[in-house]
Amino acid sequence: MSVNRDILITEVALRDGSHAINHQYTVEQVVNVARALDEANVPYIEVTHGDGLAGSSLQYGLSRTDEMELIEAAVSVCKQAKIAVLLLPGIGTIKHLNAAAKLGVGMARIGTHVTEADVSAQHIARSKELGLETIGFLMMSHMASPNKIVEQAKLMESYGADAVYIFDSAGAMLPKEVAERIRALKQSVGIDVGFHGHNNLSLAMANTLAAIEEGATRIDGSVRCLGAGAGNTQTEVLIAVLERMGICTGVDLYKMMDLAEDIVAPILEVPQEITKNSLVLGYAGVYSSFRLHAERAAKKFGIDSRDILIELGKRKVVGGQEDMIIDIAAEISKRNSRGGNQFAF
Ligand SMILES: C[C@H](O)CC(=O)C(=O)O
Ligand SMILES: [Mn+2]
Repeated sequence: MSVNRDILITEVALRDGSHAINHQYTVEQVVNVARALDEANVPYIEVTHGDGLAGSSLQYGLSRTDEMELIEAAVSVCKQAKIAVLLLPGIGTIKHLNAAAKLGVGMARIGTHVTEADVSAQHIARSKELGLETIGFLMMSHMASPNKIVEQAKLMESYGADAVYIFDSAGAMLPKEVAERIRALKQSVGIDVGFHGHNNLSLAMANTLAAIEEGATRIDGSVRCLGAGAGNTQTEVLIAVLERMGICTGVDLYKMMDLAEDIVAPILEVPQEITKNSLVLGYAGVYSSFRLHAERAAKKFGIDSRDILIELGKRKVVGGQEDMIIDIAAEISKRNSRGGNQFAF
């Protein structure tokens, strides 16, 4: 049955949410969430380690369950939804993409830092060869101008991507900044444009609406805000808001609400909210998945996690540089013990 959708929603709780629960998803949890999302008619469900295929490592956090098992389980319970996998070239490889395709995924999302799209050429091309719907996305998009983003998106388009997204990975962007970037993309590329937000400054919904107003037609959300930092644009809320605006997603609002309340909320040890650390992520422009790493480092060194995050922001540390968190924590601890200046908030 074909469904009319003005906006294509990708649900990311089973991937971005992995950061929020230390990559501890079980097969049972993934099956329950994926089945309910499929029944609610969500078209795309992303499943992998938070840092994408092969992310399970000491650097990024070890997964409790092999992600291939999680992907296979999700594929097995979905009747209409496509399972999407995320791949960051350098972490995941073509070999992992091939393996995921064998399991029956329908979409690959290939992401790079916002200025490094050129590393995605082979992965995007291979994904297309495998017959997968292929998305290119640019992470930490607040760090680049609209012109730079256009240049990078055009590269992804030239490699064969079906759509390009900007990712506000730090939840640092303001609606005006999102609008400028999406507008520039819409004027310059011939493929779909999408947006992925984080709610660290409580702006995920406003930013998403700004993106849609400028012509974005693919939007990421996480049910119950189960994503890194303060989570993403809350999917069930977005469905309701878009319905009020007369914009059709084809997703069943009641089923999403029930899923959020009955299946996803119990997965969370504490409800997702804007804590002081997630607020600082957005304020300082730090990658959302750094929150738990910084909290652990602060505890280990007996320092304030906000000082670590502010310093990470000042040094413009990006995804893949998680080891800097410990280095900075050690520096702050040494400085504090010498009675030196604290990093100012
Ligand atoms: C690997 C990252 O967690 C991708 C993402 O969701 C983001 O940059 O935001
Ligand atoms: Mn994210």
